Amino acid sequence: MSAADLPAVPTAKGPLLQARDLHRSFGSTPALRGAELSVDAGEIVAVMGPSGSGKSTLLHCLAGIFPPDRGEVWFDGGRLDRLSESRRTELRRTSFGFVFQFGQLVPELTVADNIALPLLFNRADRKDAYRRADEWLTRLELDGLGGRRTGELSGGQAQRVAIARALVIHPRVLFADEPTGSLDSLTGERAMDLLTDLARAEGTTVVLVTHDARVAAYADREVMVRDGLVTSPYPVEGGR
Ligand SMILES: Nc1ncnc2c1ncn2[C@@H]1O[C@H](COP(=O)(O)OP(=O)(O)OP(=O)(O)O)[C@@H](O)[C@H]1O
Repeated sequence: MSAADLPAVPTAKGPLLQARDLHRSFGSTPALRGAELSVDAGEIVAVMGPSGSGKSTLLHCLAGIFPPDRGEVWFDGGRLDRLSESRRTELRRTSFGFVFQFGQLVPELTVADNIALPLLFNRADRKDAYRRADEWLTRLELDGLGGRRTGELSGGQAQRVAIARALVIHPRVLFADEPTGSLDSLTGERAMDLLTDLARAEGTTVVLVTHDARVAAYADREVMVRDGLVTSPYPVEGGR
């Protein structure tokens, strides 16, 4: 099994992305203890839960950033967790987009360079990469900022550049970990509006980790992680 063996088109049936009985520890600290999650193509799923419950670890396993100690990760009908590190890197570069809370842009480069970078890594033609970067600048309401260094941007502008950079390759899945965590609520709402509108327009599947119920409300579905387990689609009063 390799990234090249994974089908290029969405499977007609079944989830696009699935975690089965995932276990992962850091030293003696268990972060995941049998987590299960299924995400359909085109779905926007919010992963919620208390601090330290295992949300980011789940996202990292699903995205192939590191493999689980035990359990299976399925992507588009293939075992992602069985791929070599270099194949997982290739899959992330070509099929996944990432938006994190901090530090994802290259400060020495311009806004346009940052957005074009994933395309250039995927060996796109340079002129075409910058033309597409320009289109995404417009879609993220960043017109005229292409020549700026990212350090000169506001937090909200920088986060929109990060969203453009994640979406420019037309990823199958966008992984977002506390994407509005460093923004004030109004700026965060605008970023989430744009992220979810564009993901829906592109048919991109989104896995969104957040503490914030207002951010989770942008998703089609919410799941709750507690003590390394996905406990329920919704917290049930007095139950489970
Ligand atoms: N790289 C690491 N090294 C050591 N322990 C880690 C590491 N990453 C996560 N952990 C531990 O694993 C557990 C789950 O962490 P994780 O970051 O997945 O939780 P989280 O729900 O995303 O938390 P938060 O909402 O605070 O970001 C925690 O006890 C955490 O301290």
